[in-house]
Amino acid sequence: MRVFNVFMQDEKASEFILSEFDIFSIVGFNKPLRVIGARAAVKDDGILRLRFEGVFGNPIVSGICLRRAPKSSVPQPTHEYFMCTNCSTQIEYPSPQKKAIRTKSVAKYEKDIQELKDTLKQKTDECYQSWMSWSAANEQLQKVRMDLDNKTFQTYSLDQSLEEQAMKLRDLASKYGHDQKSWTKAISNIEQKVKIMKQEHSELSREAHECADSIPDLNKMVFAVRALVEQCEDLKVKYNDEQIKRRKLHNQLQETKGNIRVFCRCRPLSKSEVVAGCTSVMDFDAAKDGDLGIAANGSNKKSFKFDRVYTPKDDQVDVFADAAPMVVSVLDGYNVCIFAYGQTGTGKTFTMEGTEANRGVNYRTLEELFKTANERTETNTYCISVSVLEVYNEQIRDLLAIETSKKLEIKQASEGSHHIPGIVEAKVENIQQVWNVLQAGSSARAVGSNNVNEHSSRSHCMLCIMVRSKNIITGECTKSKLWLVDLAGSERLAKTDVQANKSSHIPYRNSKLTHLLQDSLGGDSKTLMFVQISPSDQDLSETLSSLNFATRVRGVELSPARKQVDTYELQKMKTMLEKARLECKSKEESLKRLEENLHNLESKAKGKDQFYKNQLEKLKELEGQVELKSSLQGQSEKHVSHLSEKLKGKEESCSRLQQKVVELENKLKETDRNHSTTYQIKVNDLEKKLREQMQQSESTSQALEHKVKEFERKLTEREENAECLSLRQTIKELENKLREQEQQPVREEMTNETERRILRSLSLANRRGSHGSATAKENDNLHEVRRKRSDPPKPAAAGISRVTKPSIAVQRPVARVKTTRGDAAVHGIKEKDSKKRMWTR
Ligand SMILES: Nc1ncnc2c1ncn2[C@@H]1O[C@H](COP(=O)(O)OP(=O)(O)OP(=O)(O)O)[C@@H](O)[C@H]1O
Repeated sequence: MRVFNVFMQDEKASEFILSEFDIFSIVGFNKPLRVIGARAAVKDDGILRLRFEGVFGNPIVSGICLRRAPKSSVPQPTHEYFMCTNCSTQIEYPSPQKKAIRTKSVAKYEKDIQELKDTLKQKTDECYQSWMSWSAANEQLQKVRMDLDNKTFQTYSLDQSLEEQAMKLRDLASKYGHDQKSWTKAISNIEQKVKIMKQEHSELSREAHECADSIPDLNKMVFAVRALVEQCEDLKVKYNDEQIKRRKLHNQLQETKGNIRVFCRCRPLSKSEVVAGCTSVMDFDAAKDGDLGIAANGSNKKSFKFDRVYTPKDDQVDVFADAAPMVVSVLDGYNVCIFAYGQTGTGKTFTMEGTEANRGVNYRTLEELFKTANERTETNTYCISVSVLEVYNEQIRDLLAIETSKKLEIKQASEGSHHIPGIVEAKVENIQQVWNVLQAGSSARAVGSNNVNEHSSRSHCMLCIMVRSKNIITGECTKSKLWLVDLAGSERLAKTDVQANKSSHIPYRNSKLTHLLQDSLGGDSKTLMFVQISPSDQDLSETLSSLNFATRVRGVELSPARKQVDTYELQKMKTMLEKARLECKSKEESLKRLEENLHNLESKAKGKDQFYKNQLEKLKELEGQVELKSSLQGQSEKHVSHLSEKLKGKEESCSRLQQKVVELENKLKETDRNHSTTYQIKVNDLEKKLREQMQQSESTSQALEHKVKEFERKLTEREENAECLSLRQTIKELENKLREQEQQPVREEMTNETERRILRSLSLANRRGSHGSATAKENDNLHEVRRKRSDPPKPAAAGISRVTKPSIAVQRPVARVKTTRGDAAVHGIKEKDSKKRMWTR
């Protein structure tokens, strides 16, 4: 219940008439309702109470308008009145005659009104029916539209899937194209490789055939090689024999040259001698022939004959070149002794040991031994060991021993050879070891002497090289010695001899030196003496002494008789020897050539064999590769054919799919076209029907309106009668009575129904008659209703346009289309509800 305060200044409430008020069915909807029956009463407490009838729902009263009641110019009734006890209103009490007339006319009016109402109700129902049918048609249309949208959506999704399929198909096609290309490329590569391999195979086959053809040649070669090997073996035997012969000849040659040979070597003038103004007394004009001249005191020139004379210009290489053949004899099993004799400072140590830059006889001898031994490795094996010792004052010192103070003695063996028990024999296998041993001996010699020069001058330094040889072919074994001796200074020897003579004389045959060299001096042994001399005039006497001694030594060994006897024979022998040497040399050369040939042939045969083997292996490998490649090619060809078949199948399915898609599209277009045309026709029909119905209803409502206007006009005419005024008075009274009777049971209300109707009619008539504005408003409302009837809602306008253009709908996103459609539908339903309500009202 809503309460409104109504203030009326200086006016009585009873003088005001409730003319109109607005009631709204739903708050905010702003659509006023027409209230047909309403009763208002102001009680003693001043509250205006309204009662509504014929209103549905929960109406809300938003405002009340009160108007002053128009003052009536109607003459006061002369009838009888009675005063209302409640509201002090005078109510006419009509006469029974009048009353009957009034009742009759009211009944007539009521009847007319009822008829009109019925007609209106009928029309309303018709309108409602038509509205309902329109709604059903609209619903159907909506449904059709939904179907269409669904179809469109399906088409769209079909389009999408079709596009996807087409894309997949395109991808597949491109992939297959790419694969096909790569496979084609790979196949062409393989074909190329196979081609090359086939070429190689044919080449190899050809080579193999050539090899196979050359096998007889190879066999021939093998036979030839075998023959050569046999020949070589034969030659080896011959070579061995020749070696023996050569050794014998060499020995004979050495012997013819003399087993003791004396080489004279003169050192250059030293700086000190040059400074001192010493002059050379040597004459080397015939030095090449072994003749040496000495100009003594510028008068008598003395001459000496030696096997070789070396001038100061001759170097170590020249000196050793003549000694080398004798050295080689050691390897043939002969004992050899090389020693240097001469005055102190004449170069004995220089000749034997030499310096690091100018290696002497010792080092070069061992170098030559190793060189020759290495040359003979095929026929002989050699074991070389070295001992270094010193003899000083008849005492033997082992220069390689750690304990140098140990006293060593010479012992004679059973076969007559002499040896020193306990002496160190260092085994040497290469020249570096030899050098190390020589250095060790040299440094040991210097140790333990206060004056090195003095000590070296007085002592004999002896290097003993022991050679054990074995002939591999004959099995012959030999053991030989080579002594390399650097004797003490000759003047010291003399002095020592003098001193020794003075004290205790040791005869030559009993001296340690003689004992040690006994094996190598005389017999089959070969001896080489270097007589070292000084060119200085100051050393002339010592030089002459040394030369005389050397001449004696040379003379002792080469007795003139033998020499003489041997002169013719010697010449003969020399010629023979030269011949033999030449033969030997040529044989050696041919042997070497043969050996080289054999070696070459062997290596060639080996190489050929290896090559043939390699070729065969390569051929096998290539054949395997060719087989593998051909199987691979077959596989790849199969794969390619399989892939091409697959591709063909895919292409066919793709074309089928594309055809299907085209068919579907056509069908869809056809269906769309049919649907749209049928829907359009339906919609047009419906619209046409609706328009007809609307026109009908409009015409009916116009007729009704016309009738209503007629009635209104009649009512207005009637209201203007005086009866109406009296009736109004009566209504007031009746209202009062009604108010009183409201408290009573319903049964009473039913009895007063006629009265109430009259009151209502009167009230309406009152309003129409007295207030033109109210009638105008009612007319407005009617006009509004008519306008609405003539302009029915067209919610499907957008939808219809979309139906006619399905392609546009397809272009739009589906969700959006749906939403728009949903909004339209909701709006349509709401509008439809409101219409329904409106029509219901
Ligand atoms: N043929 C030569 N050419 C150049 N210099 C030489 C020659 N012979 C000897 N000499 C030099 O003469 C000097 C003396 O030589 P070396 O010591 O060998 O004499 P030596 O006879 O061994 O003396 P000693 O009996 O005292 O040992 C050395 O400096 C050496 O270099």
